[in-house]
Amino acid sequence: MATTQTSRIPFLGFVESPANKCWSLKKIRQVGFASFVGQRNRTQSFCVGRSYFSSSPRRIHNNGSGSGGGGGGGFIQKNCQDGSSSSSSNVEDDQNNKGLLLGAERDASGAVVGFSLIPQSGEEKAYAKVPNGEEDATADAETGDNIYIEINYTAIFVTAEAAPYSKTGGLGDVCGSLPRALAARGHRVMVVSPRYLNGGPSDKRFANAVDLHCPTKVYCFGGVQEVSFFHEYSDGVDWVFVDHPSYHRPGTPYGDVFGAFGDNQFRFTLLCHAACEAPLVLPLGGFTYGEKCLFLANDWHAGLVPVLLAAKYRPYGVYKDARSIIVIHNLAHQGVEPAVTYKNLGLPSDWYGAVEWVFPTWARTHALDTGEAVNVLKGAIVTADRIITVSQGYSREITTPEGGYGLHELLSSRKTVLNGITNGIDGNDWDPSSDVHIPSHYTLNDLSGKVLCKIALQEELGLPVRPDCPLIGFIGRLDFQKGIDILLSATPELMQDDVQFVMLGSGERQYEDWMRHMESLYPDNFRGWVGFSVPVSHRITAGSDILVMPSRFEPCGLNQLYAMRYGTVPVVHKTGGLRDTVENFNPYAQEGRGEGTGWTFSPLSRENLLAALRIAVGTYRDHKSSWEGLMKRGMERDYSWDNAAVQYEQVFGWAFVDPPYVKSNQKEDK
Ligand SMILES: Nc1ncnc2c1ncn2[C@@H]1O[C@H](COP(=O)(O)OP(=O)(O)O[C@H]2O[C@H](CO)[C@@H](O)[C@H](O)[C@H]2O)[C@@H](O)[C@H]1O
Repeated sequence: MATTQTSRIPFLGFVESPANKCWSLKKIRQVGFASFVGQRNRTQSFCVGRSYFSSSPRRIHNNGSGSGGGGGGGFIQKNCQDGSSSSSSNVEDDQNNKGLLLGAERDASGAVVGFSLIPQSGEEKAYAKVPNGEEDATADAETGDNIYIEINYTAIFVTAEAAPYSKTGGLGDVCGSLPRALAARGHRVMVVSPRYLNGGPSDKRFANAVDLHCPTKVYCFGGVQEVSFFHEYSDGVDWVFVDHPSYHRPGTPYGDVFGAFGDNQFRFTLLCHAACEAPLVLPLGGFTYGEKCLFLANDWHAGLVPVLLAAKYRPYGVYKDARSIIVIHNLAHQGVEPAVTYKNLGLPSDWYGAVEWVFPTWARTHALDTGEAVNVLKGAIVTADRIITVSQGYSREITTPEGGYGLHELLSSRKTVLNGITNGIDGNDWDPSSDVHIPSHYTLNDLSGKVLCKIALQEELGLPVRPDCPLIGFIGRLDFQKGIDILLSATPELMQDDVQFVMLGSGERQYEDWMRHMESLYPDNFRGWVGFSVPVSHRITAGSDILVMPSRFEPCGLNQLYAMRYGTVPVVHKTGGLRDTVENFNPYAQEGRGEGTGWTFSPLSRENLLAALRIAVGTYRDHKSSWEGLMKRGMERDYSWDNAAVQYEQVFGWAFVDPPYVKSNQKEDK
């Protein structure tokens, strides 16, 4: 709903009075960052990307819903001369603009120090003053209500995958959902990722993305490379797809049946260069995102972005006010290539040190191996303004030799800018009361549909239909990280019990073959679904009683969150995000009513996994009310993205408080 138009005026803040849920405008005086630092504790966020201290009016337009606003926001749309927007727009309502005038505010010397919106008639009460930098500004002088200052960011996600356009795992989920959650909170958000075409049905996911006819040249790999950009605006987000022939081939985003693509360094270097250009050259909604933005580089594929900002743009005055955050979803993959490939990255020659990496002697492959390499993720950790990992537990683990994959010392040295924020889950996609992929729906108050999902799953997979038999599920990549070797060693013994075990996964060939072998050995108890299928993953999540996750390490883990939402009880190795999100069952707590949402075990071993699963199975069989309590407590947990988005906003604010990364010799030069 369009309600209020504002002009493009810096230093305006929009303030919500939560008590009466009535939006009102309050004046924020012109201040430097320092004043806002003082407000950190009492504001939802306090920094902006696109125009410092200009507040996007989108929140106001939508009366808090944040659902509108095409790439560029309402006021941008209105000022667009060429009307070239492909975004939906907030149509301005002139009627609602009449009440506001702009008033300059001057200090004793007469210098303008701020602006305020002045009501034209009789509404002074709605525009109470917010004195800057004073702690008591949290309370409205008139009503005593708390004041929240809404300041919006211009955020650019750079990622190798974003659901629903591309997804091979959790990275796709997060980069599909978090941008939407931030856009819904009023931020201007762009996601830049490749336009993968593999000749299969998944190509149609890009069908609505239109060519922006903005061919752009970037320099890397010894020459000029040309990319083009496709764009779709949906759910408040500008989805920008980088197009290049190297993204058009059969397979997944990273490889095919023969393994990882040999030119991945090229493909993702290109992505990073293109992503750095996108905010400068793409007129989304009529206006570019501009230089004062915040880049969120996800994992190593996007890790060159902070390095490029620091090495290629900032020294020349571009992106001087931008900030970057490296979001680590998985430290095990760092984009390491031989040192001679440095020249491919399109970085100035004197920046080698940023990505320089020397393997320890024990990790070298032969006597003449000097261990020299380039490490893109390391470069990102060095040059990014902030670092986020996807859970607090993991943010601690990566600073230890056990969890740091060789980067623990570097990460420890950057602890002051390192934060862990637990992922959320998409409550629309993953909701047992409305999930389009499952045969019956159910809720916290009526669980009857869950057993129907279980029966349907047993039928679908050709297992004996036995609603009373405990059904254990596993969903995930079949690799070392997921503890698949431990699962493999425990399965024959688990099959001696009266349980059913269903696995969905793809990955290493040996594990896929093993799943087929297990199926032939235990036809009544085991089913392995080799491949990647989102609908099947939903049906296993809904139809299982227990979800097992013996991950060796798990930065956050999404499947345990989905499982809890679906009343499926997780049994997990106590590590990283699994430790943070699954609360161990205690039947004696709460005067015998119990507490906890699943079982955690540690250390990771076949014996401990089996013991935890047996306790879970025993509880399922013999303690029905305890089981129902476990299911319900899991379903009640709030892992919505909105929670996580608020924490991201906080870190965005901190990113802008500090000056951006500048290489030390440049500091000295000045
Ligand atoms: N065969 C299959 N068919 C269908 N769907 C499948 C599938 N295999 C996996 N999935 C889906 O892919 C996602 C996997 O997410 P995870 O968070 O568990 O792991 P992943 O290791 O990919 O992500 C990394 O990034 C995420 C996001 O930050 C972190 O949570 C995680 O710890 C980190 O390892 C889930 O949505 C799951 O349902």
